[in-house]
Amino acid sequence: MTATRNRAPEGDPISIQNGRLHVPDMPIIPYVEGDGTGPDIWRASVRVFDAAVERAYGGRRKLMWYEVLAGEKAFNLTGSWLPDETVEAFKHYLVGIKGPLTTPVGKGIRSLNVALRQLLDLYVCLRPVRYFQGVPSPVKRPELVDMVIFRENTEDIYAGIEYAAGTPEAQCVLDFLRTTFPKDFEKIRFGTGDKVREFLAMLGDGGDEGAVEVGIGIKPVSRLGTERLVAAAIQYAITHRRRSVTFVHKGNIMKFTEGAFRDWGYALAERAFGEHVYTWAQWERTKAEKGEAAANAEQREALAAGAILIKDAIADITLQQVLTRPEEFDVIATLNLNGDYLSDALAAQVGGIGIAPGGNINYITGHAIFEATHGTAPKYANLDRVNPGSVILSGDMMLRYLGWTEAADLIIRALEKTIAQKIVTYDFARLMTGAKEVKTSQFADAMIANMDGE
Ligand SMILES: NC(=O)C1=CN([C@@H]2O[C@H](COP(=O)(O)OP(=O)(O)OC[C@H]3O[C@@H](n4cnc5c(N)ncnc54)[C@H](OP(=O)(O)O)[C@@H]3O)[C@@H](O)[C@H]2O)C=CC1
Ligand SMILES: O=C(O)CCC(=O)C(=O)O
Ligand SMILES: [Mg+2]
Repeated sequence: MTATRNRAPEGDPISIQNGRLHVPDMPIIPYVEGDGTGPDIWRASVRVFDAAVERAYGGRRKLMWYEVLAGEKAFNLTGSWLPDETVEAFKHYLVGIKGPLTTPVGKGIRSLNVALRQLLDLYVCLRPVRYFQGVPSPVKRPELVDMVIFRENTEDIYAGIEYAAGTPEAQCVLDFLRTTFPKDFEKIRFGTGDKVREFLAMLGDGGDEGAVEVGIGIKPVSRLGTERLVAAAIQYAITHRRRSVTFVHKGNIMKFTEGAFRDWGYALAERAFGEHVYTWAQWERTKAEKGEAAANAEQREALAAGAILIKDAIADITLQQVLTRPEEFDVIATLNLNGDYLSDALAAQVGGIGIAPGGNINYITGHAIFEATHGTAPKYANLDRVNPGSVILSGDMMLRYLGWTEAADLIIRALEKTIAQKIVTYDFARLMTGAKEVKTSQFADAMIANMDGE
């Protein structure tokens, strides 16, 4: 199979100098349509982006779209799931946008989404979660949900270091652990011994009690990975005048990965952000030295002077408290898996995954790929049915990242207006009374019509 490569359109690459993005008036933006519902959503969203830019800048600025291939379309055309040209384009043009890509469960290729994040070292997965008036929600006060998730995007179990049960690789790791750390290993009896015999007898099946069937996954969490993620979250909180940053972790159980994330986070906050922040770690130290009243007074004073509260919460209770007291959560900094779970759970509170945008960003190199939080929703593929809101809002994030705020504002106002008119796709319509259910493409039409007269 020969590689099919689209030609880059006219236009100029975005560049970065001294940490500042330089965005030409006609930036070349690589995009991937995505699998499943991706093409339907992309066709609708790109019209919204172009309409907003046209109306905001009257032709002076234009996004020059450059299709690059990934996923099923890439495999069918080139024989590669993620052609080198695609990765090179995202590297060269700095900022891009993509639709969702399929990842098979338990077998097959590893996630192309995760691969792109790792290949470009996009260490922040930024997922803002806010409520738009009129969107149906399962909670009583969805307007209280205004959180911004900073999910570490390159490490944790998403590093992809795992070995299937029964393979020589898994056996090698098990043998290494058994011989190097015999005490730790003895605590857990993997697939052998009396417990297994009892279990097999209960089932009445003739399983092989001698076989060791243990899949192995490794969870790396580094200080660098933690610090750059936490720095981005705190910097965002300072720039956007947010109240707090909460480190969400499961550090009581995973002490040296998730616990270290918390501790490195607090240390970095105090070391790098000084007077801008007040941390619960500071509060604990003052309490130990001078008592609780003094610690409370110190915290009150720091917050009154404008410091951002840096606190932490264990992941399981967080999933309850974001529902029961959402006003206590603002910016959230967390590890990769926690952030993945939290993103979808929080999206539910403000209308669901159809309106959940995101961006994968390296704030140092400037590289960024914007994408929805949801996946390919394959049962709706090619039906022109799903909500394009998540990709449209990812485009809003991209435009703001480029500094094209006038166009981004137009998108937000058009979205608000369209929802207020109760013109919505199936996902919202099924939960609303008096809604006019429209197709993906018609939702884009309505948004564009709502930009007129702005
Ligand atoms: N970044 C990426 O590219 C991601 C890729 N994936 C991949 O996507 C595939 C499918 O994953 P799956 O777990 O089913 O999750 P999906 O997010 O694809 O879909 C789950 C459900 O969410 C709802 N949904 C999703 N997108 C929309 C939308 N645009 N508008 C309205 N509702 C929507 C639908 O709910 P309902 O049935 O209620 O209508 C759908 O059935 C997997 O291969 C997975 O790996 C998953 C997440 C992210
Ligand atoms: O890569 C995938 O298939 C899933 C990724 C995902 O769920 C996410 O990034 O939120
Ligand atoms: Mg996810």
